[in-house]
Amino acid sequence: MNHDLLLNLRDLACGYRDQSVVQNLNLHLNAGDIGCLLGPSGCGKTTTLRAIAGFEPVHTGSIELAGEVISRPGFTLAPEKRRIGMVFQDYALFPHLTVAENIAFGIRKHPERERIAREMLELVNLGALGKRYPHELSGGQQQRVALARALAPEPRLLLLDEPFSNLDGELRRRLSHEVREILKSRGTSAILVTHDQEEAFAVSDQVGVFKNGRLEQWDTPYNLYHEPLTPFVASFIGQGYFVRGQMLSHDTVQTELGVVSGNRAYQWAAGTAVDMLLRPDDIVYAPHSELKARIVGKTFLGAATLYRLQLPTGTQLESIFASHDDHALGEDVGIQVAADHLVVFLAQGSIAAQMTLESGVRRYSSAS
Ligand SMILES: Nc1ncnc2c1ncn2[C@@H]1O[C@H](COP(=O)(O)OP(=O)(O)OP(=O)(O)O)[C@@H](O)[C@H]1O
Repeated sequence: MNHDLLLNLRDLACGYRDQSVVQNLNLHLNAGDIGCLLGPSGCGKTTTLRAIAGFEPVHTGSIELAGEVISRPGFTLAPEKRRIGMVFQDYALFPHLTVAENIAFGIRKHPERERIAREMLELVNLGALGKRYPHELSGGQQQRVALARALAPEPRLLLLDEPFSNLDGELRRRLSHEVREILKSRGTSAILVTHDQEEAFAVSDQVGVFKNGRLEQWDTPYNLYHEPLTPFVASFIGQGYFVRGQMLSHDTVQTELGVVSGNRAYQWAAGTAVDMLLRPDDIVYAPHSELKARIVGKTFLGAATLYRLQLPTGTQLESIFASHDDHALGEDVGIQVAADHLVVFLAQGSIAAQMTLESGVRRYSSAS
């Protein structure tokens, strides 16, 4: 595996005319890795991608590709000189060219363009369809052609802007896995833009969660889920509920579920009001536990069942039980907390939380 730094965004601000949509953006991608920009609509994902591609100038900071500055204020290396490939949501194939001609378009001066186009067709499993026109293909097939066309010139970096969003359910899932395998098999580095968390996790090694033009966290899918750095990341990624508690010591919290300890230390004093994050897999069925919750919702998932639980105080949580631990709505069941990642934030609305927000102080110190 290649761990060389490929893409480096430093203190980047970019946007349209004088208005910076994205600010203070720092992230880096190693060669061979797939990164993802994830966030709600309008948060600046596409704007960032366009700046990396060279379609928009940067206001402050810089973009480096393989050690070379390709954008800084007053200088934007032309998109065609960056050796960056692009795949768009609407495929953007040339309708009057066949599939093979579309794929060869970016390498039309290459002496071996026909051989490369054939290889690319095989790579995306469309070996037999080279002579067809785009309108004779399904949406999934068109997107594979777009991928093959983008890969043919061997770009240093591939940018994919919501590439699966015109496709539905199962096909979308299948193609996203396939694209990851294709990119990994060629060692192609890529940045994907999506607002779909499942897709981000299926395709990417590193995911950046954006909120209002700012990157809240750039991390592995595992860490985003289990170790979110901000309440926004905690609630944007996966399912989860917050339970109010009080710090007892740096790594222990008193909650209505009892005392919960984790493998992280927080800097706040004992007595500080906090919100503790609990994912459905943090609460487990424990028939002999004294801690009881009432089942108020139930979704059968096949191998497991997702239960919505209500504690005696009215607080609600979710929990995943193995499917054969079957319980009826209204039943009281024993549960226990099985979280080793203690994720807490200053309680929303508390004075301490307000002060932290205003000063932009990092919310915890990591002990593990
Ligand atoms: N050409 C433009 N001129 C001015 N403002 C723009 C332009 N394109 C986008 N914006 C604004 O920039 C902000 C960020 O847009 P951007 O397209 O980067 O968001 P996004 O996160 O990709 O959203 P989506 O998921 O909806 O595509 C939005 O407020 C948008 O209105």
